[in-house]
This record gives sequence, C-alpha cells and structure tokens, in this order.
Amino acid sequence: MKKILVIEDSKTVNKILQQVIESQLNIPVDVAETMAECSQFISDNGADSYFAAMVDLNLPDALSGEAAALTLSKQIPTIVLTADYNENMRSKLLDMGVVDYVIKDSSYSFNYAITLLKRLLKNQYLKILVTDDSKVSRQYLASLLKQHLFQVFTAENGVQALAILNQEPDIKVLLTDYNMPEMDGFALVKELRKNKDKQELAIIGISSADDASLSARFIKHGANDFLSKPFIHEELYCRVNQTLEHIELIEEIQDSANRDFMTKLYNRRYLYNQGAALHQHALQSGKQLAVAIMDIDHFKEVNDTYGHDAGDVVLIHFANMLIKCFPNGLVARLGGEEFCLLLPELDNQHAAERLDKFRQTLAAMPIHAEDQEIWISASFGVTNVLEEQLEAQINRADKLLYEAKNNGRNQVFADVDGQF
Ligand SMILES: Nc1nc2c(ncn2[C@@H]2O[C@H](COP(=O)(O)OP(=O)(O)OP(=O)(O)O)[C@@H](O)[C@H]2O)c(=O)[nH]1
Repeated sequence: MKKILVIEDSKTVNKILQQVIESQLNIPVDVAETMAECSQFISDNGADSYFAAMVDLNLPDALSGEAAALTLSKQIPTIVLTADYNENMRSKLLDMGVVDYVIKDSSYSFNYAITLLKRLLKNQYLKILVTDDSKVSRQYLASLLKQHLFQVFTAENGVQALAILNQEPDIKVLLTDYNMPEMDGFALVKELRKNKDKQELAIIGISSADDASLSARFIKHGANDFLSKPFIHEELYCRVNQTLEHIELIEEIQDSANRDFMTKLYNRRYLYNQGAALHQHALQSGKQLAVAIMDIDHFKEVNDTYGHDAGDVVLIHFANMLIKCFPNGLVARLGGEEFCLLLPELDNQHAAERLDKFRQTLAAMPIHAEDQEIWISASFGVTNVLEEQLEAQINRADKLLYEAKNNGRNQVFADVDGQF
C-alpha cells in the first residue's frame, strides 16, 4: 500500500497529521523533520511508494520551499503546508504544480488537508473528458486535472467527445468549450442529456467568449456548472470538486435510502426495483434466475434468551455471511429475520447446493455476542421458475421456505421438480 510522506519540523503538527491520516484514511505515514530526511526516505523507499506528500514550506535545512520542489520533481503529488500566506507565494506555489496549499492557522486547516487527501484518493478512479478545439487550452486543462490525479481524456469537438463517451461510459465529468467546429458545446450538452442525467455525467461549460449570457445558456441546456476563461487554477479545482462532492452526496443519500440501516444490506424497496430489472433480463434472454428466501430459525428465542442487542448482532452476522458467500448475488433484508437472495444465471440445483453449504457453515459455528456463544440455524426456499413477475417468484420461494420450516427447519427446499 502506498504511503503518505509528511515533511514538517513541528513535532506537534506532524504528530497530529500522522494520527489523523492513519486513523481517518487508514494509510501509513512516514514523517521527515528535515529535507535531508525526506531525501533519505525517497531514496530508501522509492518515490513510487508515496501516494502524496504534505510538505512544510520552511524547514531548518530548506527555507524556501526546496522540499516541495524535491517531491514535485519526483512526481509525488504535493500539498504544501505554510504558516503564512501572500498572493505572490500563492501563485508561485500553484505554478510549481502543487496540488494545493494549506495555511496552518487553525485546527480546521488539518480537516482541510485531510479532505484534500480524500479527494485525491477518489480522483485516481475518476475519469474526466476535456473537450476544446484549442490544443493549448486542452493540454493546459488536462495537465491541471492530472495534477489532481484524475484520469483525463481529451477531444477536439463535440463529435469526438460523443465517440469517447461511447467508449468510456464511466466518464464522470465533461469539461466542454462552447465554440467548436462540427458540434459546439450547446449541441453536445443537448445530445448528451437525452440519456445521461446530471448525476451520471456532470458537465461544466467553459468559454472565453465575452457573452455574459453563455453561462446561463449552458446551464439551461443541461450543464451542471460553468467556468469563464481566463480562470485561475483554484477556480477550476473548486468547480470540479464542488460538482463531484454534490454528486457524491446525492449518491450517498440514494444509497442510504436503498439500504437497511442495521445490516447495511439492500432493503425491500431496492430489491423489488433492481430485482425487477434482473428478472426482466432473465425473461428476455432466456437465462436462469434463482430466487431464495431465508429465515433464521426460532429467532424469537434468540431475542428472549440473549436479549434484543444480541439478536441484532446475530442479524448483522447473518447479513455479513450472506454478502461474503454470495458476492455476485443481490442480497436484501426483507424485514425482521427474513432475507432474500437473487442469483442470476444459476440453475436451481447449483443454487440449492450453494445455499445448503451456507446453511451448514452457519449452523457449524457459534456467533459471539454479549459475551455469549449463540448457535443458530436457518431455513431456505429457492426457485428458478421464472414467473411473469418477480413478486410471484418471490412468493413461490416463500412457500418453499414455509415447507422447509414445517419439515423441521435448518434445511433448503428447492423446486427442481421437487428433487433436491
Ligand atoms: N433483535 C432483533 N429482533 C428482531 C428484529 N426484527 C424482528 N425481530 C424479532 O424477530 C422475531 C421473529 O419471530 P417469529 O416471527 O416468531 O419467528 P421465529 O421465532 O424466528 O420462528 P420461526 O421463523 O418459525 O423459526 C420476533 O421476536 C421479532 O421481535 C430486529 O431488527 N432485531
């Protein structure tokens, strides 16, 4: 795992940074108090072993930012820590290619530094497309975005941009100029908004034209935001980061609305929405879809014997085991101690065998809760008879579960011609 290199002569500051980075980001930290130590770390471990560096601008043996110049020369993304701020220093640092600078004037500064690192960690997996007919602007934008570790693609006009977006459908942000040959920025946004909403693809319009109405027109065509040329580095980063944070926040809200708060499994609503798509796909493609319903046996007794909190631990344990054993399945908590599992492209014989293995593993080891050992078992019903609607198939699996319960519990009932 790559590390963070902190170069800071104040023991208090480097201790705080190390502790916060390791606890919040779970990333190991090397601390150097001088430029000489920093050099040593890099030559001992290799620049490649560092994900980023946080560098104090004034060190005892490097009074004017030489340590930051060193880490930048080794291609280590660098965040500068400084005690004071002036305009001259700001533009000098940004021209050097630092990711950003943090002014050490309050405890909030450390939060800001950690937020920056979190952003960089996410950016390395995010794809951005820059569309501009001017080669200079395109390359300039691309190089600024690469400093923040984005995966950057470039296009010369709207037509090329559409082709790239077709090949790379997970591009998350498009930065587009307005005036371009073949297809301008408005036409591009209009075309894209036919099937990609603001969540799926964020669009930031850019133009140097002196028309003040461009920003509003870009947004009315469906852009998320707008940037006027010329802009300073920080404005670009702020706009891109703010747009991404907005999208990520909505994704978080959507995700929590789709999940059961306690087990973190998907909830009934998500299962019916997402499962319906899997079910339709199976119907149309003639592929298999196994649907299982499962229920912990005598769960009321677990609550009555060990308490409700221990019951919660059992439910979480059961959910985690399901996720671990069926990583490719859609797992949901239907409510109480009842769960549902959808296994695409699996015939019922195999689905039943895998569930039976899960059943045996579950029954073979105790769960530790409230200083006690709790032994549980569960019953299962599973069917791959594709009914017209998913709900009907779930009901069918539920009936098989009912039979498993009536037959003595701790067993799997499948409907492969009743042969399992
Ligand atoms: N701890 C805990 N208990 C819950 C939760 N949701 C439901 N329950 C309990 O789950 C128990 C379900 O009991 P029953 O429906 O009688 O079923 P059972 O005891 O598992 O019996 P069988 O299903 O017939 O084997 C009830 O006691 C509920 O209070 C929860 O979120 N946490």
